[in-house]
Amino acid sequence: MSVGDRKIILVAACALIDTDGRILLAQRPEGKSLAGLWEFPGGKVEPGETPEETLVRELQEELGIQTKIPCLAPLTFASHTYETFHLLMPLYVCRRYEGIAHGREGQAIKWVRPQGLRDYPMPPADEPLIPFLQDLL
Ligand SMILES: Nc1nc2c([nH]c(=O)n2[C@H]2C[C@H](O)[C@@H](COP(=O)(O)OP(=O)(O)OP(=O)(O)O)O2)c(=O)[nH]1
Repeated sequence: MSVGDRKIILVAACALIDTDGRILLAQRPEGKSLAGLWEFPGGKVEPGETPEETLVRELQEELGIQTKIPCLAPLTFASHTYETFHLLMPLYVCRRYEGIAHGREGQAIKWVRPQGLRDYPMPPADEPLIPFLQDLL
């Protein structure tokens, strides 16, 4: 799929919520695009995967967290044109998971209160998502 000469990239993202109502943000590592910015865990939906399957896989790979598809609730989505692609990114909320999140790929992670989200610079696609989380939590 493409818009103009840009491809549409499908990325699944998840707001992991802890029992205090805080949201997990992960910092994009040096060397990647958008390095240093704070994002929701997730990643590109690979061929043959549903977005929910992508998230179950990515939460395990990136954070060592186990969850199940029924524990992923759709909240909203981002639709943002970057220079080289158009990002379509469903955002799920997950409150039921097992394990203690840690940055398994060397990335910093932070549990952030909804009102504190703006203190963490995020990719431009993510900024419109913040009010949805603040309203929910
Ligand atoms: N996981 C995640 N990705 C996001 C968010 N916001 C946002 O613009 N993105 C973008 C960054 C990447 O271009 C893409 C996710 O790709 P990825 O995390 O699976 O792979 P990657 O870092 O290797 O991507 P890239 O360097 O090839 O761009 O979506 C977000 O909140 N979470």
